[in-house]
Amino acid sequence: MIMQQPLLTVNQLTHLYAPGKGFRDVSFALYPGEVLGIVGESGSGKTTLLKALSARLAPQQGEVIYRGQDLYGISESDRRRLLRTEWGVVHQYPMDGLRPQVSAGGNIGERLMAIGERHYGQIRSKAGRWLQDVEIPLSRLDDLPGTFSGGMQQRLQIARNLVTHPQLVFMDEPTGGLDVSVQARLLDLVRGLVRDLNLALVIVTHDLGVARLLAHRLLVMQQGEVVESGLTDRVLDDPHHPYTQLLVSSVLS
Ligand SMILES: Nc1ncnc2c1ncn2[C@@H]1O[C@H](COP(=O)(O)OP(=O)(O)OP(=O)(O)O)[C@@H](O)[C@H]1O
Repeated sequence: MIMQQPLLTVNQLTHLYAPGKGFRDVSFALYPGEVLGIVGESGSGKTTLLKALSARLAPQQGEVIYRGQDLYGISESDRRRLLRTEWGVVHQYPMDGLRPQVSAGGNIGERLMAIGERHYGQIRSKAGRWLQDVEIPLSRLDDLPGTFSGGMQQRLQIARNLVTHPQLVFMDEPTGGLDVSVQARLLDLVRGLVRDLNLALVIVTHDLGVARLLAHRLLVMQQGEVVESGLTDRVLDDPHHPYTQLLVSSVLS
């Protein structure tokens, strides 16, 4: 049997703005195709941790190893290249991850150009296919993202990130600002893409329903510390830590 190597190995990672603000001593391994959910209430450090994992915030201590390389040991330009090519980052507010002055097709096509595609016709037709894959009509290919609804913008941001078939995607509350019915469709879409593209995904959410639907494993954070981790069903159905028990019971009540 061939043992798979982890895609990402995180060792004792710490970044604290002040005591209890940020995160400390986080360790885990993420394997190809695996979805890790980071849950916890507002202010528990989820977004700060996601930034450090995704090459956007140098940690004060510890290391993030991606395919054998120390993420913060490589050059800034190599980290930026990773973010444009092998990785994707989906922000909570879609316009944070889109270029407002560039058409929908251009937003998707730009990522293809970052991995070396040069043929305009092929880039345009691939962008069009992705637009339709995320349920945006092809007729909107030349429109600016600012003319889209919040749900469409989020789907466009996902298309922009996934068109290059990244190995690893980070999502921060991707359904946060959306209506419940729009959320459900978006979650279905993400679940399908994760499965079809065999994506490894780290997703931050305060919504345990989202975590249940998408994540194989969970980290539960409280005031910057991981207080519990394990398989999603085990953590949510049989929470061991009092804080997890409180989170789960507050959803049920
Ligand atoms: N740049 C910063 N400088 C100082 N403190 C910060 C900074 N960014 C975040 N914090 C603080 O660190 C703590 C953790 O913030 P973080 O955004 O990571 O939490 P979160 O779990 O993602 O919360 P939310 O769900 O509300 O986004 C908070 O107390 C926040 O006020």
